[in-house]
Amino acid sequence: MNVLKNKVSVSLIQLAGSTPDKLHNLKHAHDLIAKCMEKYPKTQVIVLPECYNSPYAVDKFREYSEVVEIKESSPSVYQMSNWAKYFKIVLVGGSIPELDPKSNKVYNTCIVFDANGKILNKHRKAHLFDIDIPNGITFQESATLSGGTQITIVDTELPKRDSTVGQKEFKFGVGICYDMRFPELAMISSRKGCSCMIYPSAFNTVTGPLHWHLLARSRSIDNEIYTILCSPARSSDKSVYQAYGHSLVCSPMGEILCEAKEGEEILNCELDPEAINKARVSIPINFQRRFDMYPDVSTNK
Ligand SMILES: O=C(O)CCC(=O)C(=O)O
Repeated sequence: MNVLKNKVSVSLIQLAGSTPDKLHNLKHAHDLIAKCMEKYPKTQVIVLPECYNSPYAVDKFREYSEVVEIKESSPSVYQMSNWAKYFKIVLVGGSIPELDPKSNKVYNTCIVFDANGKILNKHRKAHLFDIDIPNGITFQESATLSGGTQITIVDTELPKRDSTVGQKEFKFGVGICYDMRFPELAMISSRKGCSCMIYPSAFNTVTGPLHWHLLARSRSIDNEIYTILCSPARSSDKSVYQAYGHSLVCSPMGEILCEAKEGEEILNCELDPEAINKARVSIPINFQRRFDMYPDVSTNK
């Protein structure tokens, strides 16, 4: 089922790597959103990178964490809500460390706002980035983070821009970075009518060159949907986490439609329902599945 009926103008902001100063990171994100809206005023959806308000380091997540509520005591959440309202955009707010006040657990969470600044949904990174590649990279998010337990689908109205750019519904799935390695999230979301998967991410310079493009293209062609990956820019400070960069949008046929380099950059791309229809008519995998041979993961619970 393709619920995309209109073209959607999406911008990705490949922000410079976050500094230890949270308020500086927020101001920088705001300034780049303002720049993006000046350059691409038809933008309806803006995507930010993973952990854009805090250093990407396991021993920092709790210190930078916020409760998800639109209050000044949660400055990132409060400001994101204001940006969405002020610029009249659907904001896929990258991710920030979230503190759950009931359990005292910390999550890596993407909050999505509508164009009135209201929280539509939030995704807690479900698959934590625990890897150990000898002479490559070791990272253990689970040392300080807990994994989410929900598949996240956002179904929202888009802000109106003009008569040619869509103003109707946009249904998409959200994952965070390592989540993209698990095809089930995208498969389930697309079978539930999502036309796009959006992954705020921060791959590294070891697995990025090997897997980043392949994973985006795989999620797209598995499901004949758009896939969006938004990364921080590479840092010139070698002592901090080196993000891969290369934010991109991949088409339902698996073509990379636009891609950033390594530095700070703003991308804009139009998602077109016709591209989904064409892919699905040309290669009708959605009608050729063999649920007599294997289960349909989208109906499992
Ligand atoms: O899967 C990878 O190779 C990188 C994942 C990652 O950097 C993350 O989940 O933050």
